[in-house]
Amino acid sequence: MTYSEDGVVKQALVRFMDQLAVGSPQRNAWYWGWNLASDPCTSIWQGVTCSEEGYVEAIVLDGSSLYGTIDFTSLCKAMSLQILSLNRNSLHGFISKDIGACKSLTHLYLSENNFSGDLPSSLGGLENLHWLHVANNKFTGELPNMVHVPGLISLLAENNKFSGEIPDFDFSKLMEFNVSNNNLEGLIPDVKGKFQSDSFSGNRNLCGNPLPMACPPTPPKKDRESLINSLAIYSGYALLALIILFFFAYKLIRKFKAKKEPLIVNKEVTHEPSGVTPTEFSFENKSGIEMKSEYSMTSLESEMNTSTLVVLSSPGPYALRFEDILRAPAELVGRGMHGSLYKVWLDNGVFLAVKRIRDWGISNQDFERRMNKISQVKHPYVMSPVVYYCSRLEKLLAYEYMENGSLFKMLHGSQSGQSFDWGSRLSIAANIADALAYMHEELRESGIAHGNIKSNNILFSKNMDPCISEYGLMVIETQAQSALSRTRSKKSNNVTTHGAYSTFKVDVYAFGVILLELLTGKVVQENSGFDLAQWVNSVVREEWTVEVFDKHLISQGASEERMVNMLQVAFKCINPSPDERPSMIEVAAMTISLKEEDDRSSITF
Ligand SMILES: Nc1ncnc2c1ncn2[C@@H]1O[C@H](COP(=O)(O)OP(=O)(O)OP(=O)(O)O)[C@@H](O)[C@H]1O
Repeated sequence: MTYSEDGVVKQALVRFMDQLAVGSPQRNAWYWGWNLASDPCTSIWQGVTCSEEGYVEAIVLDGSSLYGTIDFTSLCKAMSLQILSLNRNSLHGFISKDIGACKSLTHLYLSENNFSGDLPSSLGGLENLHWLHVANNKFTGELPNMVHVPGLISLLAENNKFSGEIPDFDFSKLMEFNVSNNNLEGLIPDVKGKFQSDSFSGNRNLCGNPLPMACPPTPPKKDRESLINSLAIYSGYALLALIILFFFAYKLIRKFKAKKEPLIVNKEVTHEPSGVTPTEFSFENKSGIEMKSEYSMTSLESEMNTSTLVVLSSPGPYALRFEDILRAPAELVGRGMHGSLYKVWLDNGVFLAVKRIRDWGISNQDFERRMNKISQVKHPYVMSPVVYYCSRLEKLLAYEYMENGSLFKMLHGSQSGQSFDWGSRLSIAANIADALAYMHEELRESGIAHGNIKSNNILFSKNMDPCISEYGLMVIETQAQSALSRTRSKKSNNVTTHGAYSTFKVDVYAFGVILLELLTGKVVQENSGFDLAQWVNSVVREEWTVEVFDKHLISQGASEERMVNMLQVAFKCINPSPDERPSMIEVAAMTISLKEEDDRSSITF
């Protein structure tokens, strides 16, 4: 990652953190790792998350015993900041109008603090804001007018001292709304039947639906007043008629003037299949590069309901609820061939990886059957789904989010496998082979193989143990297509034999390709036409040379003999004929024995 925030932003952020920490037990930014000598994205600035491009995207310091104030002038210098979460602290002071400069903000969480004063009207100019949580503070004045914030889906402002009438929010979009226990008054606007009385209770002078208290009838107007009003109304009509007349005249003149003008389309609106509200925003960063982010799974909830979300196990010591996923901020991590992957951030700090699968031609019953079966088979190196959801239109699956990235990144990322020695590669191969063999045996009867084994689907846990992700996410037809697109080998007849048997053999082939990646350090490029298996085959056939091996392994002095032994296992796996390939149990036995041999030899020397 290259860091691209400049020194001015860094200084501003340190200033912001100093203000936040004033009066706190941990008094200054330095304590939190925020200092000018380090970097917010590559060093550990507590609570800071950056985009891949190196811009500060989120600051999350919930429940951190902070007693100071928020310096929005400094904070908003970080132009890419999308999430500010400071819930459950003891922060005080006003929210300055300078917050209006934090244009990228999508989440503003300030609940359970001691903030006071009015919310500035500049909040209403934060066009990207989705979540505004200011509950349990001492805010006064009117609620902000958010008519120009089209994506607002959650406003929590309960337990404050807000007064005046409730402004006209777009209740058709809001999914969470609570202004209870304030000093609000007047008629509750039409909430489209979406919110109950508990969202409004505790305001003595509020009336109308959904509260049981009806509003008093409007008193009859005095004659004079009504005359003035009628005059105003009629002159209004006259003015309107004039405007319409001018408008048509203008249109007519333009029509004659401009004979033919090209149609310029500058905004493309796409419609996702499942009533997806377009929560995807793109914006330009300082260098003019378009950045995309999708925060929240709101696109899915219109169809979701508690009964269709199945929680298989909870990530952490608490019970996962549907609402947790629904409300959680989410970021689009990538779009694979078979769907999109979102990083979803739960309230308790747990991150989930939620996979949204497109075009999976299996019935809901089959999907549920598969997921339940897979989740019953546990192996320490295979990731179990924690939750799944399926409807007619889409299927979702959540796993624990693995911060340490994938084997693909490890081998081909910025470090390019430099620090990835032979011992670690062999150990990964042995562990993955063992895990895959175990899963094959346990799920053989159900006919569920992995179907899409590749280095992107081998992820590293906190302890850097390799874990297989997305087990069983593809059914036979798609598995066959995947193998075809991956190998592009015309000789490989993986896909001609259908049925569970060939599916398991597709995994063996794919595991062989992973062995080749570990040995060569070369990328398997799905769309480039480069076939790693074919390339290795041809080099070895012609010269039987060390040319195929990763130069990092050679320079680290890895034994050529052992690398060749592993290459032979790989060749067995990628045999063009599925029948000739060993079973995963056999592959695991071979790989583990190579590993044990290697361990023994390193003890001897
Ligand atoms: N649980 C997870 N934790 C962290 N990163 C993950 C997790 N699951 C997948 N990823 C990473 O997210 C990225 C996108 O994953 P995704 O599964 O959508 O695409 P893919 O594996 O490239 O393609 P496919 O659609 O064929 O599975 C990949 O780089 C993958 O390594």
